[in-house]
Amino acid sequence: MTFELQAQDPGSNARAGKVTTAHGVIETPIFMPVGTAATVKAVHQRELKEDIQAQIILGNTYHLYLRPGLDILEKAGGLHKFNGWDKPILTDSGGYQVFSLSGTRKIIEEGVKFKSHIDGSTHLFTPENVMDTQRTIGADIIMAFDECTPYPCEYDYAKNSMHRTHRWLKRCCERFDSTEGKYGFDQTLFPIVQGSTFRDLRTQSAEYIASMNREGNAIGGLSVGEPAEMMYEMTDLVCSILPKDKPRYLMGVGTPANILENIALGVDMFDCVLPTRNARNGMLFTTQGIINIRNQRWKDDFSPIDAELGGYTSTFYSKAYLRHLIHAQEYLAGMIASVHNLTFYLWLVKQAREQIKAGTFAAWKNVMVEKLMTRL
Ligand SMILES: CNc1nc2cc3c(=O)[nH]c(N)nc3c(CCO)c2[nH]1
Repeated sequence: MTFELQAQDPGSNARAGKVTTAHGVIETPIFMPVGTAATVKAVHQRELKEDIQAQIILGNTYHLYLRPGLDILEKAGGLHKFNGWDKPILTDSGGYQVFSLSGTRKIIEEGVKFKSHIDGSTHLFTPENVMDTQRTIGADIIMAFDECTPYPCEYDYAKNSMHRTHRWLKRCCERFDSTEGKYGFDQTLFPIVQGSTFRDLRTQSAEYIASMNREGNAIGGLSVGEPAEMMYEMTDLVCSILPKDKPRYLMGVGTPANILENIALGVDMFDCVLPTRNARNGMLFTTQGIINIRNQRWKDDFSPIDAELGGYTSTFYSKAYLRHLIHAQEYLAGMIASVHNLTFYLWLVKQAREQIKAGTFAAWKNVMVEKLMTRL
């Protein structure tokens, strides 16, 4: 995997670049649709490629390990073959999902013991077996096994959790560097900065992660309920320490406004379930602001969902029609709303890339953030 810096914004720390992987190129800043269980929920691969113009999607170790399971994925020749997505894939390592999904789990030095949220069976994730699992899934970019430190938490907890994540990272690197890809293409491992919202811990973690000299770096432990200002302060601090010549991935972020603010701080890659999760309950992000399509006011508005966006779904269907589908609880409702929101997110980062290359990102960002927060 390589990263080429192409432009830096004169008025902020925003930068535009290009990540090259075995499955193709990713232009940054980029948004990565979340495809947890081998699918971006309710979206066809063709729509992802043609309408949304996604360049990379996420898969998840926790979910894929439990279902369909590694034997099926290996027999299929890896996740790219299994779901037919032939562009880049990134998989998260499962630590975060164990905490957000599995009712019972226990952290020990060895790893994390947990019960499957599907059938209650017990499992142990360790840095070593999570590397092997991600080798089998076959994602182009895989994440280190970490603990996403909960927020808020005591300083001592954050410190101990960070040091354990650093010890696990060392074990991830040893295992990953002593194994090969299973399907004939290279994979790369990103380490993850922790340290919660404590400046000295964030500095220590960013310095340690940077010292591992991997091909890209991630910022974890944020977008976990902390105030946006705190997220920005920690991201700004960590980005000032992480090397400029490596892509920076801020995990689990965020709203359109969060994404633009963090691009200005130097972040290159984002993922979030917001566009797909909120779509299913009728919250639409548009170039004019946020729409709750369930609202009465759209009942007889036959204008396109978002004429400015382009792409089949956002221009072919009307607001009134989508409102009807949502109220009727039709499957098509979630499909249309998900494709629309993802089209918007990819449109937004495309605009950001163009603004950065034109050297006008900083001013554009401030205007855009105001507009994006408008509730129509
Ligand atoms: C929605 N907010 C969020 N914060 C995160 C924080 C982390 C984190 O610290 N570590 C790992 N491995 N994954 C994370 C994820 C899943 C990203 O899809 C996060 N997602």
